[in-house]
Amino acid sequence: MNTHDFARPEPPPPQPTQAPDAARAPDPVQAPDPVQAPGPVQAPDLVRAPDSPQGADAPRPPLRALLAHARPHRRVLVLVLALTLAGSAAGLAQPMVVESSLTALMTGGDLTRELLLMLALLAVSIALTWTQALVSERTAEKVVLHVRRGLIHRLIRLRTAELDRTEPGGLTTRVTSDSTLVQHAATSGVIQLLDGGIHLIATIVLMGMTSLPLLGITSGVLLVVGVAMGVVMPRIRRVTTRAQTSVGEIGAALDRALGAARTVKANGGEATETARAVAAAEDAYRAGLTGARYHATIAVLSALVVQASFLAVIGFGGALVATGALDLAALIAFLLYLFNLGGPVLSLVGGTTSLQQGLGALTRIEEVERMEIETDVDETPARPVGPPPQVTLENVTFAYPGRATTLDGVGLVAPAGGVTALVGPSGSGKTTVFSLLQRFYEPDSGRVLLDGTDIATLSRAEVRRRIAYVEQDTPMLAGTLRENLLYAAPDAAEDEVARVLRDTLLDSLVARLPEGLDTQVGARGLALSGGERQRLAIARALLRRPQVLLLDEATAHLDGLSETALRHTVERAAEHCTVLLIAHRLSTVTSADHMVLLAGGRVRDHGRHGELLGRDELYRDLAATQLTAAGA
Ligand SMILES: Nc1ncnc2c1ncn2[C@@H]1O[C@H](COP(=O)(O)OP(=O)(O)OP(=O)(O)O)[C@@H](O)[C@H]1O
Repeated sequence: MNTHDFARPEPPPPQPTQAPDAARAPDPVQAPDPVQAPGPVQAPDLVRAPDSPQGADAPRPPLRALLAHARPHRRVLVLVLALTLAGSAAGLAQPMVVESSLTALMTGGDLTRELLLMLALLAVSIALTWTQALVSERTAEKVVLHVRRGLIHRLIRLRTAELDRTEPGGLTTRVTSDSTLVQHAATSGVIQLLDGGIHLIATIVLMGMTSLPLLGITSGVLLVVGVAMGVVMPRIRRVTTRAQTSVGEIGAALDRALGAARTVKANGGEATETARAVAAAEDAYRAGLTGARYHATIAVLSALVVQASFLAVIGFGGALVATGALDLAALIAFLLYLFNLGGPVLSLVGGTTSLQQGLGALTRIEEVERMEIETDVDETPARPVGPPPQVTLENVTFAYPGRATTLDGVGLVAPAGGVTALVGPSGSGKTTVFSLLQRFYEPDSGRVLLDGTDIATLSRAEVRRRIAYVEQDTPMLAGTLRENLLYAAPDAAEDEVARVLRDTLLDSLVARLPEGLDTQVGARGLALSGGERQRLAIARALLRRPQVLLLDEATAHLDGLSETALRHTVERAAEHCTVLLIAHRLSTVTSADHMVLLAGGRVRDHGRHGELLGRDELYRDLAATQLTAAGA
């Protein structure tokens, strides 16, 4: 069974109907409010690509893109930086106090003031560090929430063509794990870099003020660490991107195996599927190991050079003290500065590492930003009024991206309020006609009209409000039967629901269930048969009271009796709406008002069943196999 997590979005606030793509401006960009309640979201950095093929943005430099994620939080980040620097300053002041304490000790002075000052500095340093950590973590959580909201918003609105060419597993890891890496880079990474940089400069200045010759010795430390970072950091970024891509591949492999679990089991495909997912996991492991090697190298190098310079300063400084060129208090203060140097160096290393990882993850997130989305689906159009429209395809040509022409100059008319059947061999383009009617894709040329209105001039929300669609394979959303039924018509009255349940022959099923419509269906609930799912989908579509009803092989799973009953339901529906239906079994459509025979992406013939039977050889062949097979 094909199920998806049920999560009905909060109905978004009504928005003005938008003009068609060509004339439509990109989505308004809202000021981010990372703590606002969940709802329709327009993330500033993630709603950039306008809804037009030409509008897809060129990639932004990753650092700029990363800073764009930090920008909405700049005030808090400045506060965090100020707290961090104040904490660092309190730390840096300690050697000065030590120096003056030692001087006082050697000259027999009173130490009370120095001791109190040291205690105060320690307390201030602890308080500042604690506050800084808390505020910075909170900001980090806001950044990740903001990135995730933006990504979720986009992923759910991706155009069908984008979904066709992307693995869902690879998309979801961008929301789950890539966003966390960006979070660290945009907050703690940036703070660590700034703090480390400023702290380092301040320490160097203070060291220089204490002893220039000793500073000369120490500068070797900085040079070695700087060169090592310059070499290793770009590699860390590359392995992070590789690791994250592999994590996406694990998701994609599991999606594939679990999405078709029965096929896998029935065909003994467990070993193959396990090998696919494990291969991706092993690749992530290898990338992780390479990254760990780089991290370890940097950490060891930093520690080593700090220690080496410590020894050099003690040796050289001791000689200076022995010759009287430097007093002991200054040497001890210098050593404390040197000891302190480890902090900023580690901050710089940590900040740069997290920045590189964030940039790697951001490259993947930015790919989603460049994908095209449907920007006109968030309005809630009013229930369509008026008589059912005539549906017309005017010389429509269409090819799926990168594929040969699927529909070639198709022209057809589905009379208002009637039942029009699309028939033809498999692959002739019937479902594609429905996809164009739903605006899942746009025709390459030609027009699709509802009465005289080109649907390209209506928003997708409007088109889909007027045209209901029962898919060939009708997935269920994990949730209750009621949620599935009322998915698109939450306000439907109880008597209307009861009537539709009767019409679609679901009433006896619901009556048998102890919890009735509140029975859970889907992954953790009741499993419905193929026929029941189709009837549920038809009931859902009818409750929407559409002007046009598209049924794609909606009766394929039904037994003879249910099929006859449902045929009557469709005929009754046709009193209120124009029905287009695709059926492989001609027995379900021989009574249709109008039939269109598609072959090889072209309209081969059209007319009533009897007319086509009389004059079209292909139709006769279809009838010979399908009517006989159906026992008609
Ligand atoms: N998303 C897609 N991307 C690329 N090609 C597609 C896609 N969907 C369908 N096609 C191709 O377009 C052609 C027409 O497919 P379509 O599903 O419209 O045919 P159909 O007449 O509905 O077939 P059937 O009766 O078997 O359902 C087929 O060759 C199919 O492989």
